[in-house]
Amino acid sequence: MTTANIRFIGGGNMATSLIAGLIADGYAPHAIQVSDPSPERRQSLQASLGVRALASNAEALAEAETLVLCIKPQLAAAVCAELAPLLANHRPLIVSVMAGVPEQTIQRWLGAPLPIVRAMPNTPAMVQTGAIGLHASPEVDTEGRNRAETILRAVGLVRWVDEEAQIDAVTAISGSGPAYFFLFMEALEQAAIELGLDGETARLLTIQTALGAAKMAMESDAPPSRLREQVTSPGGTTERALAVFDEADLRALVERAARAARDRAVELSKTLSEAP
Ligand SMILES: NC(=O)C1=CN([C@@H]2O[C@H](COP(=O)(O)OP(=O)(O)OC[C@H]3O[C@@H](n4cnc5c(N)ncnc54)[C@H](O)[C@@H]3O)[C@@H](O)[C@H]2O)C=CC1
Ligand SMILES: O=C(O)[C@@H]1CCC=N1
Repeated sequence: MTTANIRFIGGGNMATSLIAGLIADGYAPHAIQVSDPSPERRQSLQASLGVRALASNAEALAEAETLVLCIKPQLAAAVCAELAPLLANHRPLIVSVMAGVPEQTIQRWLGAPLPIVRAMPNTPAMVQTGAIGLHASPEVDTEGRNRAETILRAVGLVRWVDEEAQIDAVTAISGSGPAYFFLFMEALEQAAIELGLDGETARLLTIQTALGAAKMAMESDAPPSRLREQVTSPGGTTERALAVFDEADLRALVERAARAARDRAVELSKTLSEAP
């Protein structure tokens, strides 16, 4: 099995995170190519990551063993239509990271039931701490599953899901999830400044606390609820803060937010699968 010869279509935020993570894992920059119509993006990818950046998607596809689709869902039909004629005699494994684009829709646009792995990574892939959900179309064989898993494992934790629809839940939890935690960090940092700490102290204490909590949750046998209880002294400070979160029904709010993200993925899937 080889993970050699990976080509990315679209070189934006997600492709940059994946490529940076692969390179940090020891993958040779010269073995990776990426196509993007933006000269600025190409320049940036070449300068920061040392990968070959191409203007032509067809050129990127030409010798691809694994082709990673990293374009916006709304552009996918046009890009797939451009690639379709080139796929008649060449069948790479397609890995799509696009939110809300079903496997069958991609196959329809590509004009053939090609093997598709849907991957839902997140931007912490950049620092090899990604959380990635995977689902394979029936056309993907064991070698294809292993190859996709090997590539994504290089940038984080991988979980396969049984049903394609579960990728929409993964999108809402870990795909979009870094934004939720960043928002919480922004809010805590701002609160720290309001309480009189200087900006740098506020920033560093906030980030280190998030990192420490995540590391403890990952390494401990105890669930987060138990770890929370260990911080919460009866009659103490944490209890007062948590009461404020409870008053605002934080748990219900988080569930509503996750549902809204999941519903948007479903909405995108419906719109795109009905599009010509
Ligand atoms: N940003 C994130 O955290 C995550 C994004 N995704 C998915 O990744 C995909 C890309 O998202 P981002 O990287 O955030 O978007 P982005 O806008 O940063 O990147 C898209 C790139 O595609 C390029 N592009 C535009 N037209 C093109 C064409 N015809 N051919 C080739 N490339 C073209 C753009 O120049 C841009 O650099 C989306 O489908 C999104 O759902 C999935 C998981 C997480
Ligand atoms: O916001 C989005 O649509 C993409 C998918 C998951 C994270 N970013």
